[in-house]
Amino acid sequence: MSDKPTEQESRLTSAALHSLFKNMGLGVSFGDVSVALERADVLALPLLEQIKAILHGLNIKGVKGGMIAWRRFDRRQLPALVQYDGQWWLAKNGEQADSVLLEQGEGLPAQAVSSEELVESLVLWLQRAKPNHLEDNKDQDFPTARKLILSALFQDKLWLGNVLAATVVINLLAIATSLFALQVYDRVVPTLAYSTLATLVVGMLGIVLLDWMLKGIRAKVLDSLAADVDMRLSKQVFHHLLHLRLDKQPNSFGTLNAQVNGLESVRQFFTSGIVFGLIDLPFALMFIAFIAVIGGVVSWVYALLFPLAILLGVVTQIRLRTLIKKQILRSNERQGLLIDVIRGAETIRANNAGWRFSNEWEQITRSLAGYQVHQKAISQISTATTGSLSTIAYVSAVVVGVFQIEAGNLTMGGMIACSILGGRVINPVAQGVQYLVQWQSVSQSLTMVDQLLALDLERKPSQHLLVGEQTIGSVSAEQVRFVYGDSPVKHLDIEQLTFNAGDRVLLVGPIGCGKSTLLKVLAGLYRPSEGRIKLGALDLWEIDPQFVTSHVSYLPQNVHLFKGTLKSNLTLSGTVSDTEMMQVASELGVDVIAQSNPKGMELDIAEGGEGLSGGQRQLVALSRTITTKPTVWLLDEPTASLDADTEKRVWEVLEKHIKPDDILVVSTHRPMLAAHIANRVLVMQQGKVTRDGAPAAVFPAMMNNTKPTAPTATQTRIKRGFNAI
Ligand SMILES: Nc1ncnc2c1ncn2[C@@H]1O[C@H](COP(=O)(O)OP(=O)(O)OP(=O)(O)O)[C@@H](O)[C@H]1O
Repeated sequence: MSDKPTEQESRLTSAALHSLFKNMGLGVSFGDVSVALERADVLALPLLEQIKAILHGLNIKGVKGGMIAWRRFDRRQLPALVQYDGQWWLAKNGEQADSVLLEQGEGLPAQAVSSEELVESLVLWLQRAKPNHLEDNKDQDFPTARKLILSALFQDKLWLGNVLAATVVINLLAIATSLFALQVYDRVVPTLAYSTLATLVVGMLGIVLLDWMLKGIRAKVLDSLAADVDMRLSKQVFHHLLHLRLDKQPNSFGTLNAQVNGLESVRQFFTSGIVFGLIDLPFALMFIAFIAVIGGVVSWVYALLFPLAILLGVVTQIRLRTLIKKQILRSNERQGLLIDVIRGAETIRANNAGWRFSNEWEQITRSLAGYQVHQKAISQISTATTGSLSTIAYVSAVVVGVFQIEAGNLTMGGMIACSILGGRVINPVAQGVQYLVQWQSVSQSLTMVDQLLALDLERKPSQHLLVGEQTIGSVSAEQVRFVYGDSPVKHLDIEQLTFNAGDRVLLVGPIGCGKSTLLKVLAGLYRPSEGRIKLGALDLWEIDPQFVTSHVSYLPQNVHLFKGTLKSNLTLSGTVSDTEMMQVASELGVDVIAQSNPKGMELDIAEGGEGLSGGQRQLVALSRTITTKPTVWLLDEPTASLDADTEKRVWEVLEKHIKPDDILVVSTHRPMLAAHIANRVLVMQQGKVTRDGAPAAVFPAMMNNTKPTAPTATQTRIKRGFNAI
């Protein structure tokens, strides 16, 4: 390979850039790319700024550029531009696993090089904005909230028959009121036939009673159904939440929170009167038919109102859709901010950073208020328009009725009956428009719930799970690559790594080098993007997760305690006997916490572990790990919050409980304090294992290598590039 070129020496070429756009499915012409590149060139900006300007010039939205060294680049993100031999090439995956095809552009010279040759090269890649998660999973068969609701609704169809029968009768009874008016005006008033009036009144009382009973029964059936739907949906969503693939979990608490809260508005929808309104809506057509029987052409007035009102509802829905979406996104941001502020209250106070969060809060609240005002205005217009339409319909019906009376086609009683029936058309139609509007926000909530349900689970429900051997002889990582989210950086890049029975491994390396990530991948918490983690001879991701957790125990760097008591936190899994729990607690000194407060082991722990110090929390977590008696111990900085004496005691307790054939992998920034128990040391750098050997061999080498070194040319360029983003 020739000398590494600098960013300035090698200019982007229109051919390479155009080919990249084409390969990404971005339809821009070669001429447009050339013009945009020339314009960006004139500005003499840093490369990433140039890309920004070019994308802007070409009106390409939702795409952004990034720059990184090839050795850290995740090759699944190809095609990208790669700087090699003094120029930028379009790089695609070659036919062989480690070959890369470099092209100068469409129809221009190309060559295949090995990935090794590009190690020091720079990569310029374009990233699309994250696709909609549902779109992403549209081929996958996940249970959508709508499907779950429908299956819950139609599991027992008897209710449907009952509700339908009750609804038909309730609406038929409504006709009786108009018939009553018809009889009174046409028969009773002209002759003052009081006995007929009395009979009619008695009949009406019976009808009112029946109507009241049927409405009560119908509400009860629907309420219990709503409770059932809510139960099933909540259960499914919570189950999904508990079994989500941790590496796929959304980073935003606000979003996750809103997704789960979406259930609330679905429940409200089912338990409110909206459902009655919706099932009554089709009966408006029946009333129009009755008006036609009694008043002839008067019915046309209402027949015209019906589609107009529905059209109004649909238009309102369309106008509200984007608004409600934006509102939900903003409100998620607000939730996320709130959670962040509550969690970080001490840091905010200590850094006097409250103003920054207040500003953000104010901004979000202002835009939320703006959306709400806009939404209200749209709903208001729709309500007012439906109201006006209804009044116009009523007046028109009366006017048409007058002409019908004059023509001898309608009696006075008939006109009154038509007005009453008209009310039965107008009311559900006017409400129907409001229901359509409300449905819009329920539908958005259902989409939020669906987005949660579409997230990958740690194991597919249909997967046939294996059960491993009772003794785990080894844990290995084979060609494992791991990437957080859609980042182009490989956060873990391991060719082959095996831990055998009896291994006591210290995992060391600078901050952010991937120690925790490796432990999480080995524990089966994160699934590798490529390659396999094996427990013995079996792929960890093929094994029943219960089997995995019974053999592999992971102690996280950030210990989390749950709301409850000290005891409930020590025996989180519920499978540890009190004697065992107390014994380990006293070995570690956790019992001292219990003894120093009047509630003992029943000491209250608040949400997030408030009530214990950082070191005490770490001891509780260690106690949990020890009592699970794992075969594979994966400990992430287990003594980081402890004082020297306690740390010494912890190592003694661990040595006592770790069986000779167990595997121990401990990440630590203080390797010397744990060196006495280790028989192997792994050094990590930028996601790779750079050294692996006995402590006696690795530690002296590490000592000799601690002199600070000047950054390489590529590192400097990357830093410049990222600063420019
Ligand atoms: N949830 C995450 N999302 C995106 N990137 C992450 C996430 N967690 C870690 N990373 C990135 O992965 C890299 C490795 O992180 P990791 O936590 O494994 O490092 P580490 O060696 O354990 O560091 P430390 O010694 O500080 O604990 C870091 O560059 C970090 O920025």
